[in-house]
Amino acid sequence: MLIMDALLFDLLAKGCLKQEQLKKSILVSYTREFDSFDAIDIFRIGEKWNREQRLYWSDPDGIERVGLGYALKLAAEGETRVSSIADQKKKLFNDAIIEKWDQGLSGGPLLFGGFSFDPDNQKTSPKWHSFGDATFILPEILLTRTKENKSILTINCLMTKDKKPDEEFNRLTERIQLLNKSQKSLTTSAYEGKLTPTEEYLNEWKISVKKAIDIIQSGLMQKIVLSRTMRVDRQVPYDIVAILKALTDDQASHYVFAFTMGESTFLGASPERLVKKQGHDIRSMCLAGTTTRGKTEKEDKEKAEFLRRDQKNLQEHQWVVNMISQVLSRFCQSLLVPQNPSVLKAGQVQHLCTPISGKLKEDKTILELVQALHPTPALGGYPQKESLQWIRELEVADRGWYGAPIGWMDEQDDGEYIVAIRSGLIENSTAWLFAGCGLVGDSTVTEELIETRAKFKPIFSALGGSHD
Ligand SMILES: C=C(O[C@@H]1C=C(C(=O)O)C=C[C@H]1O)C(=O)O
Ligand SMILES: [Mg+2]
Repeated sequence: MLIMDALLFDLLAKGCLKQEQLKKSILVSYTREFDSFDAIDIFRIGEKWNREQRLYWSDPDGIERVGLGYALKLAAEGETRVSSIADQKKKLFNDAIIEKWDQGLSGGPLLFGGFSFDPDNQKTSPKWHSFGDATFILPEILLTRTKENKSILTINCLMTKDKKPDEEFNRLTERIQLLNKSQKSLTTSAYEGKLTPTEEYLNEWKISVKKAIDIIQSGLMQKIVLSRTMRVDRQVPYDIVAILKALTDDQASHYVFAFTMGESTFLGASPERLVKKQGHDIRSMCLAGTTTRGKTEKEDKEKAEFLRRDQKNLQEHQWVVNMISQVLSRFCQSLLVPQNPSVLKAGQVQHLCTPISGKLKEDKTILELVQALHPTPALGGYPQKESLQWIRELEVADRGWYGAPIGWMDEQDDGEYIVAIRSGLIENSTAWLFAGCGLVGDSTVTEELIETRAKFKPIFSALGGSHD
C-alpha cells in the first residue's frame, strides 16, 4: 500500500467514526497527485464500470477534468431549486473530512451539474427527465489536469451507516488501479453513413420569430431570444466518446462539457462564461451579436469589422452588457466594463464580446451570482421576467438544460458556470441539437435562420455530419 493510500484508509475510518458519533452521513474527500492521463480515454473507461454517471469538463485556460461514478447526487425541482441546492450543499460540507494539499482550484470535492433553463415552463419533455430542474454530482473519482500539466486525483466517498472503511478502501483502490491501465491510444469508431438532420418545427419557429420581432417593434419588449431544435437520427447508437473527442480537438478554445445521466448525455462546446468566482474576484462575459466566418482571412476580418459597427448587432449586445453590469454592480465594490465590445471567433461564427470583471463587496456564493444572472438577455431577453413568459408562449420545444447555467463549485463556494449553448442531447441513436438567436427590432427572419444554421454547425460536425 502506498503511504498516500494509507492516508485514504485513515480518512475513511475517521469518516466512519464521525458517522457513528453524529449519526449522519459524512463526506470523505481525498486528493493526491496522479500519473498523467488521457481524459477522454478515462471517460471511455467509465463506460465499462459506471456508464450512467460520468462527466467531462475542460475550459479555455486548458484545465481538464473527468469524473466517474458518483459519491452522491443533489437534486431539486421547481422555482426554489437554486436555494435548495445551496442548502443541500451546505449541509454536505458542514462535517465533511477533506484532505487536499493546496487551497487552489486544482482538485478537491467539486460538485458538477446545472439547472434547466426555466423551471416554470410547463412543456416538460421526457427526454430531459434524468436531468431535472437541478442535478449536481460529486464524482466518486475526479481526475484533474491543471494548466501546469499536473495530474491530480480526488476520491470522494459518502460514509453512510452501512459502509465499512476496509470495504470502501478496497473498492476504491481497485477502481484507481483500473484507471492506471488506461491505454493512451484512443480508437474511436468512425461513422460511415450520412447524417440527415431534421429541423424540427421550422415553420412554427419562423412564425414565432416574426411575432417576436413585431412585439419588439410595438415597444412591448426590447429583446427576445428564440431557440429551435435539430434532430439527427442514426441507425446505430451514437459513440459519445468519439463526439467528445471531436469537440475537444476542434473547439479547444471553448468550454467543452459532457454530462451523462442515465441513458442520456448532454454535451457541447460553449464559448460563453456566465460567471467565475475565485475568492472575491469575479468574471463574467457578455456575448451577443453574431456574424459568420469568412472563407479567407481577409473576408473574416471584414466580417468582424462589419459586426463591430452593425447597429442591429450592437443593440443585441448592449442589452446584455446593461443587464450583467447592473446585476454585478449590486454585488461588487468595483467593476471593470470595457467601453466597446471586442470580437470573439467561435467555430463557424464570430460574436461581439464584452468581458466583465469585478471585486465582491462581501462574501457571496457562486450560486447567488448564478441565480441573480440567469437568464441574461443573451439567452432570455429584456426585460428578463417578461422574456421568460414570451419564450414559454412562442417556443414549441422544452429547452431543458440548453441555454442554462452549468458548471462546478467547490467547498468554499467558488467555481465557474457557463451558458450551455452549442450543445446537444444524445440518447442512443437520436441527437437533439439546439441553437437560438437574440431578436431586436431590426432583426429579420431570413438572417436569424442563417445565424442559427451557423450555430448548429460545430456540434453537427462533431456528430459526424457534413454541411453540404
Ligand atoms: C442562443 C445562442 O447564442 C447566443 C445568442 C447570440 C446572438 O443571437 O447573437 C450570440 C451568442 C449567444 O449568447 C445559441 O448559440 O444557441
Ligand atoms: Mg444574434
